[in-house]
Amino acid sequence: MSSEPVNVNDFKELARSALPKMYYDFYAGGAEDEHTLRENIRAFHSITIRPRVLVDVSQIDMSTTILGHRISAPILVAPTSAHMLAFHEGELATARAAAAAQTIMVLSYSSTRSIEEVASSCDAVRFFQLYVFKRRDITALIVQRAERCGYKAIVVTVDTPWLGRREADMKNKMVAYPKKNLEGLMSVEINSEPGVQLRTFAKATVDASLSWKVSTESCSDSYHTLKMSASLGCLISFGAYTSYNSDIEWLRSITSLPILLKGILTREDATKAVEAGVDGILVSNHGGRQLDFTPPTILVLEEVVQAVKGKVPVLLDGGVRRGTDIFKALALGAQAVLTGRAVLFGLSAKGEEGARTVLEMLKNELETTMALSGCPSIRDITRNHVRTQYDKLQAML
Ligand SMILES: Cc1cc2nc3c(=O)[nH]c(=O)nc-3n(C[C@H](O)[C@H](O)[C@H](O)COP(=O)(O)O)c2cc1C
Ligand SMILES: CCCCCCC(=O)C(=O)O
Repeated sequence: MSSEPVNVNDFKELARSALPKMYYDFYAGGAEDEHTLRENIRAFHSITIRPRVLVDVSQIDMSTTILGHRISAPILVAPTSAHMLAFHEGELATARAAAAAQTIMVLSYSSTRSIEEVASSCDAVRFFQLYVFKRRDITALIVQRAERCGYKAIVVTVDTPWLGRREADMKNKMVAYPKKNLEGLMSVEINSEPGVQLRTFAKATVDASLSWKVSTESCSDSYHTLKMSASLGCLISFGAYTSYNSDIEWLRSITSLPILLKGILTREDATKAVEAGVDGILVSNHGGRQLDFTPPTILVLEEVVQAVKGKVPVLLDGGVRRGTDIFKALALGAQAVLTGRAVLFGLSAKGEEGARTVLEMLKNELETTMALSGCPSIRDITRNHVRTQYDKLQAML
Protein backbone atom coordinates (compact mmCIF):
# COMPACT_ATOMS: atom_id res chain seq x y z
CA MET A 1 0.00 0.00 0.00
CA SER A 2 1.51 3.34 -1.01
CA SER A 3 -0.59 5.70 1.16
CA GLU A 4 -0.70 5.79 4.96
CA PRO A 5 -3.25 3.45 6.60
CA VAL A 6 -6.49 5.20 7.54
CA ASN A 7 -8.42 2.29 9.00
CA VAL A 8 -8.01 -1.16 10.54
CA ASN A 9 -8.43 -2.90 7.20
CA ASP A 10 -5.49 -0.93 5.81
CA PHE A 11 -3.44 -2.09 8.81
CA LYS A 12 -4.50 -5.65 8.09
CA GLU A 13 -3.03 -5.38 4.58
CA LEU A 14 0.17 -3.85 5.94
CA ALA A 15 0.42 -6.69 8.46
CA ARG A 16 -0.03 -9.23 5.68
CA SER A 17 2.95 -7.72 3.81
CA ALA A 18 5.09 -7.30 6.93
CA LEU A 19 4.79 -10.78 8.45
CA PRO A 20 5.92 -14.22 7.35
CA LYS A 21 2.83 -16.05 6.06
CA MET A 22 2.92 -18.49 8.98
CA TYR A 23 2.62 -15.70 11.55
CA TYR A 24 0.09 -13.67 9.61
CA ASP A 25 -2.15 -16.72 9.25
CA PHE A 26 -1.77 -17.51 12.95
CA TYR A 27 -3.04 -14.05 13.85
CA ALA A 28 -5.67 -13.63 11.15
CA GLY A 29 -6.95 -17.20 10.95
CA GLY A 30 -9.84 -18.99 12.59
CA ALA A 31 -11.12 -22.50 13.18
CA GLU A 32 -12.06 -24.96 10.41
CA ASP A 33 -14.17 -23.24 7.70
CA GLU A 34 -13.70 -19.86 9.39
CA HIS A 35 -17.44 -19.27 9.22
CA THR A 36 -17.61 -17.63 12.65
CA LEU A 37 -14.50 -15.59 11.89
CA ARG A 38 -16.22 -14.06 8.84
CA GLU A 39 -19.65 -13.76 10.43
CA ASN A 40 -18.30 -11.85 13.44
CA ILE A 41 -17.58 -9.01 11.03
CA ARG A 42 -20.52 -9.50 8.68
CA ALA A 43 -23.06 -9.46 11.52
CA PHE A 44 -21.99 -5.96 12.50
CA HIS A 45 -22.76 -4.95 8.91
CA SER A 46 -26.30 -6.32 9.22
CA ILE A 47 -27.13 -3.76 11.93
CA THR A 48 -28.02 -0.23 10.95
CA ILE A 49 -27.78 2.94 13.01
CA ARG A 50 -30.75 5.20 13.73
CA PRO A 51 -29.16 8.65 14.10
CA ARG A 52 -30.89 11.47 15.95
CA VAL A 53 -30.34 15.00 14.76
CA LEU A 54 -30.43 18.43 16.36
CA VAL A 55 -28.76 17.20 19.50
CA ASP A 56 -25.94 19.34 20.91
CA VAL A 57 -22.81 17.36 20.03
CA SER A 58 -20.34 20.19 20.37
CA GLN A 59 -18.63 18.20 23.13
CA ILE A 60 -18.22 14.42 22.88
CA ASP A 61 -17.25 12.45 25.97
CA MET A 62 -16.30 8.84 25.24
CA SER A 63 -14.94 8.10 28.69
CA THR A 64 -16.41 5.30 30.75
CA THR A 65 -15.69 3.16 33.78
CA ILE A 66 -14.94 -0.58 33.84
CA LEU A 67 -14.95 -2.26 37.26
CA GLY A 68 -14.29 1.15 38.77
CA HIS A 69 -11.42 2.06 36.43
CA ARG A 70 -11.85 5.16 34.30
CA ILE A 71 -10.80 4.77 30.66
CA SER A 72 -10.82 7.25 27.80
CA ALA A 73 -13.20 5.19 25.62
CA PRO A 74 -14.99 1.82 25.84
CA ILE A 75 -12.32 -0.03 23.85
CA LEU A 76 -10.01 -2.45 25.64
CA VAL A 77 -7.20 -4.58 24.25
CA ALA A 78 -8.26 -8.25 24.13
CA PRO A 79 -5.85 -10.91 25.36
CA THR A 80 -3.91 -12.33 22.42
CA SER A 81 -0.87 -14.53 22.51
CA ALA A 82 2.65 -14.17 21.16
CA HIS A 83 3.09 -10.48 20.36
CA MET A 84 6.80 -11.01 19.77
CA LEU A 85 5.92 -12.73 16.51
CA ALA A 86 4.59 -9.34 15.41
CA PHE A 87 7.23 -7.02 16.86
CA HIS A 88 10.44 -7.59 18.81
CA GLU A 89 9.25 -5.76 21.93
CA GLY A 90 6.09 -7.83 21.95
CA GLU A 91 3.57 -7.15 24.72
CA LEU A 92 5.73 -4.33 26.15
CA ALA A 93 4.93 -2.29 23.05
CA THR A 94 1.24 -3.20 23.20
CA ALA A 95 1.07 -2.28 26.88
CA ARG A 96 2.58 1.13 26.17
CA ALA A 97 0.17 1.65 23.27
CA ALA A 98 -2.81 0.83 25.50
CA ALA A 99 -1.48 3.14 28.21
CA ALA A 100 -1.06 5.96 25.68
CA ALA A 101 -4.65 5.44 24.56
CA GLN A 102 -5.66 5.50 28.25
CA THR A 103 -7.28 2.16 28.12
CA ILE A 104 -6.93 -1.30 29.64
CA MET A 105 -4.89 -4.11 28.13
CA VAL A 106 -5.81 -7.66 29.07
CA LEU A 107 -2.51 -9.54 29.07
CA SER A 108 -2.75 -13.07 27.69
CA TYR A 109 -1.45 -15.86 29.87
CA SER A 110 0.43 -16.98 26.72
CA SER A 111 2.29 -13.73 26.30
CA THR A 112 5.85 -13.71 25.02
CA ARG A 113 6.81 -11.11 27.65
CA SER A 114 6.28 -11.97 31.29
CA ILE A 115 3.61 -10.71 33.65
CA GLU A 116 6.37 -8.85 35.53
CA GLU A 117 8.02 -7.33 32.44
CA VAL A 118 4.69 -6.01 31.17
CA ALA A 119 3.79 -4.65 34.61
CA SER A 120 7.01 -2.64 34.76
CA SER A 121 6.83 -1.43 31.14
CA CYS A 122 4.55 1.51 31.95
CA ASP A 123 2.02 2.75 34.41
CA ALA A 124 -1.53 1.71 33.50
CA VAL A 125 -4.47 -0.38 34.60
CA ARG A 126 -4.14 -3.94 33.30
CA PHE A 127 -6.15 -7.14 33.58
CA PHE A 128 -4.74 -10.67 33.29
CA GLN A 129 -6.24 -13.51 31.22
CA LEU A 130 -6.03 -17.00 32.64
CA TYR A 131 -6.43 -20.55 31.44
CA VAL A 132 -7.00 -22.92 34.34
CA PHE A 133 -4.37 -25.63 34.14
CA LYS A 134 -4.58 -29.20 35.30
CA ARG A 135 -1.83 -28.10 37.65
CA ARG A 136 -3.97 -25.97 39.92
CA ASP A 137 -0.92 -25.11 42.00
CA ILE A 138 0.70 -23.47 38.98
CA THR A 139 -2.57 -21.74 38.08
CA ALA A 140 -2.72 -20.23 41.56
CA LEU A 141 0.89 -19.19 41.45
CA ILE A 142 0.39 -17.36 38.15
CA VAL A 143 -2.70 -15.58 39.46
CA GLN A 144 -0.80 -14.53 42.57
CA ARG A 145 2.03 -13.17 40.40
CA ALA A 146 -0.47 -11.10 38.44
CA GLU A 147 -2.06 -9.83 41.64
CA ARG A 148 1.31 -8.95 43.14
CA CYS A 149 2.24 -7.05 39.97
CA GLY A 150 -0.87 -4.88 40.24
CA TYR A 151 -3.15 -6.39 37.58
CA LYS A 152 -6.68 -5.40 38.51
CA ALA A 153 -8.85 -8.32 37.36
CA ILE A 154 -8.58 -11.94 36.26
CA VAL A 155 -10.27 -12.80 32.97
CA VAL A 156 -10.81 -16.55 32.92
CA THR A 157 -11.19 -17.96 29.41
CA VAL A 158 -13.80 -20.70 29.46
CA ASP A 159 -14.20 -21.52 25.76
CA THR A 160 -10.99 -23.48 25.44
CA PRO A 161 -11.15 -26.88 27.14
CA TRP A 162 -9.53 -27.99 23.88
CA LEU A 163 -7.89 -25.76 21.34
CA GLY A 164 -9.90 -25.25 18.13
CA ARG A 165 -8.74 -26.74 14.83
CA ARG A 166 -6.92 -23.93 13.06
CA GLU A 167 -6.24 -25.44 9.69
CA ALA A 168 -3.99 -22.66 8.38
CA ASP A 169 -1.63 -23.39 11.27
CA MET A 170 -1.70 -27.08 10.39
CA LYS A 171 -0.91 -26.40 6.74
CA ASN A 172 1.82 -23.88 7.58
CA LYS A 173 3.30 -26.22 10.19
CA MET A 174 3.13 -23.36 12.65
CA VAL A 175 5.79 -23.70 15.33
CA ALA A 176 5.11 -23.16 19.02
CA TYR A 177 6.15 -19.81 20.48
CA PRO A 178 7.80 -19.38 23.92
CA LYS A 179 5.49 -19.48 26.95
CA LYS A 180 7.20 -16.82 28.99
CA ASN A 181 4.91 -17.03 32.03
CA LEU A 182 5.45 -20.74 32.45
CA GLU A 183 9.25 -20.64 32.47
CA GLY A 184 10.54 -22.52 35.49
CA LEU A 185 7.05 -23.73 36.37
CA MET A 186 6.31 -26.53 33.96
CA SER A 187 7.90 -28.17 31.00
CA VAL A 188 6.95 -26.47 27.77
CA GLU A 189 8.66 -29.08 25.61
CA ILE A 190 6.15 -30.31 23.05
CA ASN A 191 6.58 -33.69 21.60
CA SER A 192 4.58 -33.34 18.42
CA GLU A 193 4.70 -32.20 14.82
CA PRO A 194 4.83 -28.49 13.96
CA GLY A 195 1.31 -27.40 13.04
CA VAL A 196 -0.38 -29.11 15.98
CA GLN A 197 2.05 -28.22 18.76
CA LEU A 198 -0.19 -25.61 20.34
CA ARG A 199 -3.14 -28.03 20.36
CA THR A 200 -1.01 -30.76 21.86
CA PHE A 201 0.28 -28.37 24.49
CA ALA A 202 -3.23 -27.18 25.35
CA LYS A 203 -4.46 -30.75 25.63
CA ALA A 204 -1.62 -31.63 27.97
CA THR A 205 -1.92 -28.57 30.20
CA VAL A 206 -5.41 -27.00 30.18
CA ASP A 207 -7.90 -28.44 32.68
CA ALA A 208 -10.73 -29.70 30.47
CA SER A 209 -12.65 -30.82 33.57
CA LEU A 210 -13.30 -27.20 34.57
CA SER A 211 -17.04 -26.87 35.16
CA TRP A 212 -19.76 -25.00 37.00
CA LYS A 213 -19.67 -27.73 39.64
CA VAL A 214 -16.67 -29.61 40.90
CA SER A 215 -16.41 -33.01 42.48
CA THR A 216 -14.93 -33.28 45.98
CA GLU A 217 -12.48 -35.95 44.78
CA SER A 218 -10.90 -33.76 42.14
CA CYS A 219 -10.69 -30.98 44.70
CA SER A 220 -8.75 -32.93 47.22
CA ASP A 221 -6.39 -34.16 44.50
CA SER A 222 -5.47 -30.72 43.30
CA TYR A 223 -5.62 -28.73 46.46
CA HIS A 224 -2.61 -30.18 48.11
CA THR A 225 0.06 -28.28 49.90
CA LEU A 226 2.85 -27.72 47.47
CA LYS A 227 6.43 -26.79 47.88
CA MET A 228 7.51 -24.82 44.84
CA SER A 229 10.98 -25.13 43.43
CA ALA A 230 13.79 -23.44 45.33
CA SER A 231 14.24 -21.00 42.47
CA LEU A 232 10.78 -19.60 43.14
CA GLY A 233 11.52 -19.70 46.84
CA CYS A 234 8.01 -19.86 48.14
CA LEU A 235 5.76 -22.24 49.94
CA ILE A 236 2.12 -22.12 49.07
CA SER A 237 -0.71 -23.84 50.81
CA PHE A 238 -3.96 -24.45 48.94
CA GLY A 239 -5.90 -25.76 51.88
CA ALA A 240 -5.53 -29.51 51.69
CA TYR A 241 -8.83 -31.40 51.78
CA THR A 242 -10.85 -28.20 51.59
CA SER A 243 -13.73 -28.75 49.25
CA TYR A 244 -15.30 -26.14 47.05
CA ASN A 245 -18.74 -26.22 45.50
CA SER A 246 -17.45 -24.99 42.20
CA ASP A 247 -14.35 -24.14 40.27
CA ILE A 248 -15.40 -20.50 40.39
CA GLU A 249 -15.42 -20.74 44.17
CA TRP A 250 -11.93 -22.21 43.98
CA LEU A 251 -10.81 -19.29 41.79
CA ARG A 252 -12.27 -16.95 44.38
CA SER A 253 -10.21 -18.66 47.05
CA ILE A 254 -6.93 -17.95 45.26
CA THR A 255 -7.44 -14.26 44.50
CA SER A 256 -9.14 -11.19 45.84
CA LEU A 257 -9.32 -9.69 42.35
CA PRO A 258 -12.58 -9.42 40.40
CA ILE A 259 -13.16 -12.43 38.14
CA LEU A 260 -14.61 -12.15 34.64
CA LEU A 261 -15.57 -15.10 32.46
CA LYS A 262 -14.54 -14.85 28.81
CA GLY A 263 -16.34 -16.98 26.24
CA ILE A 264 -20.02 -16.82 27.24
CA LEU A 265 -22.47 -17.04 24.30
CA THR A 266 -25.80 -18.15 25.78
CA ARG A 267 -28.38 -16.91 28.27
CA GLU A 268 -28.07 -20.21 30.13
CA ASP A 269 -24.37 -19.79 30.81
CA ALA A 270 -24.75 -16.08 31.50
CA THR A 271 -27.29 -16.90 34.21
CA LYS A 272 -24.99 -19.54 35.69
CA ALA A 273 -22.08 -17.13 35.68
CA VAL A 274 -24.08 -14.55 37.61
CA GLU A 275 -25.26 -17.21 40.06
CA ALA A 276 -21.67 -18.32 40.49
CA GLY A 277 -20.85 -14.78 41.59
CA VAL A 278 -18.52 -13.61 38.83
CA ASP A 279 -17.84 -9.90 38.49
CA GLY A 280 -18.26 -9.62 34.76
CA ILE A 281 -19.00 -11.46 31.54
CA LEU A 282 -17.21 -11.26 28.24
CA VAL A 283 -19.35 -12.34 25.31
CA SER A 284 -16.77 -13.93 23.03
CA ASN A 285 -16.31 -16.75 20.55
CA HIS A 286 -12.54 -16.32 20.74
CA GLY A 287 -12.54 -14.40 17.47
CA GLY A 288 -13.77 -17.49 15.61
CA ARG A 289 -10.71 -19.52 16.62
CA GLN A 290 -12.45 -22.11 18.77
CA LEU A 291 -15.78 -23.69 17.77
CA ASP A 292 -16.68 -22.82 14.20
CA PHE A 293 -20.38 -22.05 13.63
CA THR A 294 -20.83 -20.43 16.99
CA PRO A 295 -22.90 -17.30 16.44
CA PRO A 296 -21.34 -13.92 15.84
CA THR A 297 -21.00 -12.26 19.21
CA ILE A 298 -22.93 -9.11 18.32
CA LEU A 299 -25.99 -11.27 17.56
CA VAL A 300 -26.05 -12.95 20.98
CA LEU A 301 -25.07 -9.92 23.02
CA GLU A 302 -28.64 -8.88 23.75
CA GLU A 303 -29.63 -12.38 24.87
CA VAL A 304 -26.79 -12.33 27.40
CA VAL A 305 -27.47 -8.76 28.51
CA GLN A 306 -31.12 -9.63 29.16
CA ALA A 307 -30.18 -12.70 31.19
CA VAL A 308 -27.67 -10.76 33.28
CA LYS A 309 -30.25 -8.06 34.15
CA GLY A 310 -27.60 -5.45 34.93
CA LYS A 311 -26.12 -7.47 37.80
CA VAL A 312 -22.61 -7.45 36.35
CA PRO A 313 -20.99 -5.68 33.41
CA VAL A 314 -21.19 -7.38 30.03
CA LEU A 315 -18.35 -6.82 27.57
CA LEU A 316 -18.02 -8.09 24.00
CA ASP A 317 -15.27 -9.00 21.59
CA GLY A 318 -15.16 -10.48 18.10
CA GLY A 319 -15.03 -8.67 14.78
CA VAL A 320 -14.65 -5.14 16.09
CA ARG A 321 -12.95 -3.22 13.28
CA ARG A 322 -14.80 0.12 13.22
CA GLY A 323 -16.07 2.78 15.59
CA THR A 324 -19.56 2.03 14.29
CA ASP A 325 -19.12 -1.57 15.54
CA ILE A 326 -18.34 -0.26 19.01
CA PHE A 327 -21.37 2.03 18.90
CA LYS A 328 -23.63 -0.90 17.91
CA ALA A 329 -22.30 -3.08 20.73
CA LEU A 330 -22.90 -0.32 23.27
CA ALA A 331 -26.41 0.24 21.93
CA LEU A 332 -27.13 -3.47 22.41
CA GLY A 333 -26.00 -3.37 26.02
CA ALA A 334 -22.23 -3.92 26.17
CA GLN A 335 -20.39 -1.77 28.63
CA ALA A 336 -17.30 -1.87 26.41
CA VAL A 337 -15.70 -3.90 23.65
CA LEU A 338 -12.32 -5.53 23.31
CA THR A 339 -10.35 -5.77 20.14
CA GLY A 340 -7.82 -8.50 19.39
CA ARG A 341 -6.68 -8.67 15.78
CA ALA A 342 -6.98 -4.93 15.09
CA VAL A 343 -4.22 -4.25 17.62
CA LEU A 344 -2.15 -7.19 16.37
CA PHE A 345 -2.35 -5.82 12.82
CA GLY A 346 -1.18 -2.40 14.04
CA LEU A 347 1.65 -3.97 16.03
CA SER A 348 2.74 -6.11 13.09
CA ALA A 349 2.71 -3.21 10.66
CA LYS A 350 4.31 -0.46 12.73
CA GLY A 351 5.19 -1.75 16.19
CA GLU A 352 4.08 0.26 19.22
CA GLU A 353 3.13 3.25 17.05
CA GLY A 354 0.92 1.00 14.90
CA ALA A 355 -0.89 -0.48 17.90
CA ARG A 356 -1.41 3.01 19.32
CA THR A 357 -2.63 4.36 15.97
CA VAL A 358 -5.17 1.54 15.66
CA LEU A 359 -6.59 2.34 19.10
CA GLU A 360 -6.68 6.05 18.29
CA MET A 361 -8.38 5.35 14.95
CA LEU A 362 -11.10 3.30 16.63
CA LYS A 363 -11.59 6.03 19.21
CA ASN A 364 -11.74 8.63 16.48
CA GLU A 365 -14.30 6.63 14.50
CA LEU A 366 -16.42 6.10 17.63
CA GLU A 367 -16.30 9.82 18.38
CA THR A 368 -17.45 10.60 14.84
CA THR A 369 -20.24 8.01 15.09
CA MET A 370 -21.43 9.49 18.37
CA ALA A 371 -21.44 13.00 16.95
CA LEU A 372 -23.32 11.95 13.83
CA SER A 373 -25.89 9.93 15.78
CA GLY A 374 -26.69 12.59 18.32
CA CYS A 375 -24.96 10.95 21.31
CA PRO A 376 -22.68 13.34 23.19
CA SER A 377 -21.79 10.76 25.86
CA ILE A 378 -21.68 7.01 26.22
CA ARG A 379 -24.82 6.96 28.35
CA ASP A 380 -26.72 8.68 25.53
CA ILE A 381 -26.28 5.60 23.30
CA THR A 382 -29.48 3.57 23.61
CA ARG A 383 -31.15 0.50 22.14
CA ASN A 384 -33.18 2.86 20.01
CA HIS A 385 -30.08 3.96 18.13
CA VAL A 386 -29.75 0.68 16.24
CA ARG A 387 -31.94 -1.61 14.17
CA THR A 388 -31.09 -5.30 13.93
CA GLN A 389 -32.37 -7.90 11.46
CA TYR A 390 -34.48 -9.22 14.32
CA ASP A 391 -36.08 -5.79 14.79
CA LYS A 392 -36.91 -5.76 11.08
CA LEU A 393 -38.57 -9.18 11.30
CA GLN A 394 -40.51 -8.13 14.40
CA ALA A 395 -41.74 -5.06 12.59
CA MET A 396 -43.15 -7.24 9.82
CA LEU A 397 -45.26 -9.37 12.19
C1 LIG B 1 -3.65 -14.46 17.54
C2 LIG B 1 -4.68 -14.55 18.62
C3 LIG B 1 -4.32 -15.05 19.85
C4 LIG B 1 -5.27 -15.13 20.87
N1 LIG B 1 -4.87 -15.56 22.10
C5 LIG B 1 -5.77 -15.60 23.11
C6 LIG B 1 -5.36 -15.96 24.41
O1 LIG B 1 -4.19 -16.24 24.66
N2 LIG B 1 -6.31 -16.03 25.35
C7 LIG B 1 -7.62 -15.72 25.10
O2 LIG B 1 -8.46 -15.79 26.00
N3 LIG B 1 -8.02 -15.33 23.89
C8 LIG B 1 -7.12 -15.26 22.89
N4 LIG B 1 -7.53 -14.83 21.67
C9 LIG B 1 -8.92 -14.37 21.46
C10 LIG B 1 -9.05 -12.87 21.76
O3 LIG B 1 -8.95 -12.62 23.13
C11 LIG B 1 -10.40 -12.33 21.30
O4 LIG B 1 -11.42 -13.11 21.84
C12 LIG B 1 -10.54 -12.23 19.79
O5 LIG B 1 -9.32 -11.89 19.20
C13 LIG B 1 -11.60 -11.21 19.44
O6 LIG B 1 -11.82 -11.16 18.08
P1 LIG B 1 -11.12 -10.09 17.09
O7 LIG B 1 -9.73 -10.59 16.88
O8 LIG B 1 -11.97 -10.18 15.89
O9 LIG B 1 -11.12 -8.75 17.77
C14 LIG B 1 -6.60 -14.74 20.64
C15 LIG B 1 -6.96 -14.23 19.38
C16 LIG B 1 -6.01 -14.12 18.38
C17 LIG B 1 -6.42 -13.54 17.07
C1 LIG C 1 -2.98 -23.31 26.57
C2 LIG C 1 -2.36 -23.06 25.27
C3 LIG C 1 -3.26 -22.44 24.26
C4 LIG C 1 -3.03 -20.99 24.11
C5 LIG C 1 -3.59 -20.53 22.83
C6 LIG C 1 -3.71 -19.07 22.74
C7 LIG C 1 -5.04 -18.75 22.22
O1 LIG C 1 -5.98 -18.65 22.96
C8 LIG C 1 -5.24 -18.58 20.80
O2 LIG C 1 -6.38 -18.30 20.40
O3 LIG C 1 -4.29 -18.72 20.02
